[in-house]
This record gives sequence, structure tokens and C-alpha cells, in this order.
Amino acid sequence: MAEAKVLSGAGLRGQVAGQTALSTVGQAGAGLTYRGYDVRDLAANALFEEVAYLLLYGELPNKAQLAEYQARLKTLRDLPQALKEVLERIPANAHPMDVMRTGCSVLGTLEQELNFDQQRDKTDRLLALFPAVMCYWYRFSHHGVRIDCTSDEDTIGGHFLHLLHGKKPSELHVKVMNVSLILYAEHEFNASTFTARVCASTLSDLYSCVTAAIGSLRGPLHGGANEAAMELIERFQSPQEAVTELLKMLERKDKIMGFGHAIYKESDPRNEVIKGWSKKLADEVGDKVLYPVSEAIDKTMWEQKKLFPNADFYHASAYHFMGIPTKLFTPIFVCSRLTGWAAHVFEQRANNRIIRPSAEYTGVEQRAYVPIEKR
Ligand SMILES: CCC(=O)SCCNC(=O)CCNC(=O)[C@H](O)C(C)(C)COP(=O)(O)OP(=O)(O)OC[C@H]1O[C@@H](n2cnc3c(N)ncnc32)[C@H](O)[C@@H]1OP(=O)(O)O
Ligand SMILES: O=C([O-])CC(=O)C(=O)O
Repeated sequence: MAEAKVLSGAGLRGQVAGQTALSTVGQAGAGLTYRGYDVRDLAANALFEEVAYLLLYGELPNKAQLAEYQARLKTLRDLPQALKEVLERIPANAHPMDVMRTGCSVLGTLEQELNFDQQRDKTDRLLALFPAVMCYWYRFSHHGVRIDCTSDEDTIGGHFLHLLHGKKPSELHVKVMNVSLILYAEHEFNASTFTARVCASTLSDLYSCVTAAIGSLRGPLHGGANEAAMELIERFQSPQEAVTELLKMLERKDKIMGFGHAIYKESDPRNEVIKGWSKKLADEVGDKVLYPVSEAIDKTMWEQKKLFPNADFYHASAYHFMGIPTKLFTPIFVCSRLTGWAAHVFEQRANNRIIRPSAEYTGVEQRAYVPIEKR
């Protein structure tokens, strides 16, 4: 059983900043639970929509509730025309996370949250349409195509792949997207979720909370690490080259993206799951480079630094094998983590006090104002 990581020092590490009933991270036993369910159990057996329902509505749905929920989400997929027009104006070289942030913010002007009773409906709408925000912009800016933002896919993962590639995805790819969305859904007081909660604590609207959280997730020390991990692994032609270059990077004290964690000490429980699916996809496409390179980096990081892959590392190769462009990796994380963010916003609102910590002052002592001509 892994010991809890000893936490101290900067970055508010180790300090309890509030309460949550949504998930546990890094506790002995299961490394990650959503409302008491082991994430590995959910990834093996559930649909992402079930997990979204669990996080947003409090319990796993029964068959009828799930069918009704999936049917409702399907009806909410299309984008308002005004949002399509905004997306068409965003250039191809924009960062897709900025597109997501803008898309969310614009929707907040078109379909405002007028009171907190609307919070679940507004979240369901975001959940249903986020894949189209990403794909409408991507396909228009990169291929000049105005896609249909609806599809007959039952799942959010399948719908995303359908919009991206313009055709029905394979069963294997729908399955992997489902697992991926479950693994990324919720993670207690990580940086982006804490951002959402700080925003919620001022009694701001849901779109502001989610827009702020997207900004936090974008950075390479957080969600952006899956893209950065892809850029790392595709640099190498062989495991041998990867090891040689990695050792040089470690010598230079470079950060290796996709490794390490603020809370987990020995492993990230999500890693073994996505690693297994990445291997299946590697076999499907006949990959002989990316997966072995990833494994070589994984092994060397443990041998050299006792650092392990976090949820982001093998997501990189898994997404790549499904033909997903690297720049869309972190936006997929948004489509999933929205559920955790929103559930935390609901929780914060239900028992709110404005989040306003204190600072330790390190500046100069109090002094008299000096008139400008005397400076
Ligand atoms: C799935 C969603 C996620 O957000 S998971 C995190 C994704 N981010 C990354 O993969 C970025 C790379 N990793 C990191 O920058 C860190 O490990 C993160 C995740 C930010 C955690 O930081 P922190 O809590 O400060 O780490 P720590 O106290 O365990 O650091 C101890 C010493 O090890 C080093 N370290 C840590 N990670 C790496 C790494 N990936 N590559 C190289 N070195 C690493 C730290 O710099 C630290 O070294 P030192 O003690 O300061 O000399
Ligand atoms: O908890 C964290 O600090 C980062 C993380 O793994 C996540 O948000 O999924």
C-alpha cells in the first residue's frame, strides 16, 4: 500500500483548503475514487455519461435514467449560430485551449446562467456541446469545412471522434475515448478545479468558473502536459535514442512532461489503465516506435529519478494512435474535467464562504512617502 506523500512548503502543498465529497486522491488503498467508486472500476465498467451523472447528480444512474440522460445530451449538441460565427473568426494558429476558453465565454453571453437553479442544465449543455466547439473550429480553420455539429453517436467520446474525422469511429476507439474521459473527469483540489472553486466562491456564474478553469488547465505543468509529452516522445526514432537524450535532459535538469505528481508518491492509478489501452492501440496500428519509446522513457525516469508517469503520459500515444492531432489533446481533457469542475462549483455554492487566504508579507518596512522632486 502506498504511503501518503509528505507534503510541505510552497504551492499550498499539504494544506487543507476546504472540504469535498466528490473524490479522494492518493489515499491508502484505491488511489482515486469518485464518490466512493474506484476509478479503475469505473473505467473498466462504466460509460463516461454514467460517471458524469454520478458527479453532477450524486449517484450512479439506473438504466432508465442513463438512457434519458444520454438522449437529453444528444439533443443539446448543436452550437448557436452566433458561436459558430465567432469560431470561424479564430485563426488556425490559435491554441485550441484558447478556442475552448473563448467558446465557453461566448456561450456565457448567449445562454446566460441567470440563477443557480439553472446550474445543472447549463452544465449538461456545456458537456454536450464542448466537442463541437473544438471540432467546428478545427475543421473550419484547418480544412475549410463547416461541419454538422450533431451526430447519431450515443456517447460523447464517439461523438467527438465522429465530428473530428467526419465518419463513424471504430468500437475500439469509442471504448478508449470513454475510458479516457472517465480517467480525466475529477481530481479533487487540482489547480484548475481550485481555480473554478475560487471563482465560484465570489458567487460568480458557471461560465466564468469554467472559463477560468480552462485557463488553468492549459499550462504544461497541468493538463497541457499531454501535448508536451507527445512532443517529447515523437522526437525519438528508437528506445535507445530516447534513453540517451533523456539522460542528457535530466543532466540539464529539464522537466520531463507527463512525469511526477503533486499528491501521488509512487504511481498515478490512472496510468496503468491508459497505458494498457495505449498498448492495444499500438498493436492495432502496428506501431514499433512510439510505444517502445514511451516505455523506455518510463523505465529510465523511474531508474534515474524515481518519477512515474502521471495520467497524461500514455494519453499522448493513445490519442495519437487514434489520429487525434496533438493540439487537441488538452481540449479533450476539458470535455471531461468539466464534470469535476461543475460538481465542485455546485459544492462550493452549497456551502460557500469567499476563498481569500492570507499572504506573508516579504516587502520593505513601512516608510514615508517621498515627494517626486526628491526621488
Ligand atoms: C493529469 C493531469 C495533471 O495535471 S498531472 C501533472 C501534469 N504535469 C506534468 O507532467 C509536468 C511535469 N511534472 C511536474 O512539473 C511536477 O511533477 C508536478 C506535476 C508539477 C508536481 O510538482 P511538485 O509537487 O512540485 O513535484 P515534487 O515536489 O514531487 O518534485 C520533487 C522534485 O522532483 C522534480 N521533478 C518533479 N517532476 C519532475 C519531472 N517531471 N521532471 C523532472 N523533474 C521533476 C522537481 O523539480 C523536484 O526537484 P527539486 O527537489 O526541486 O530538485
Ligand atoms: O491533481 C493534480 O494536481 C493534477 C491531476 O492529476 C489532475 O488534475 O488530474
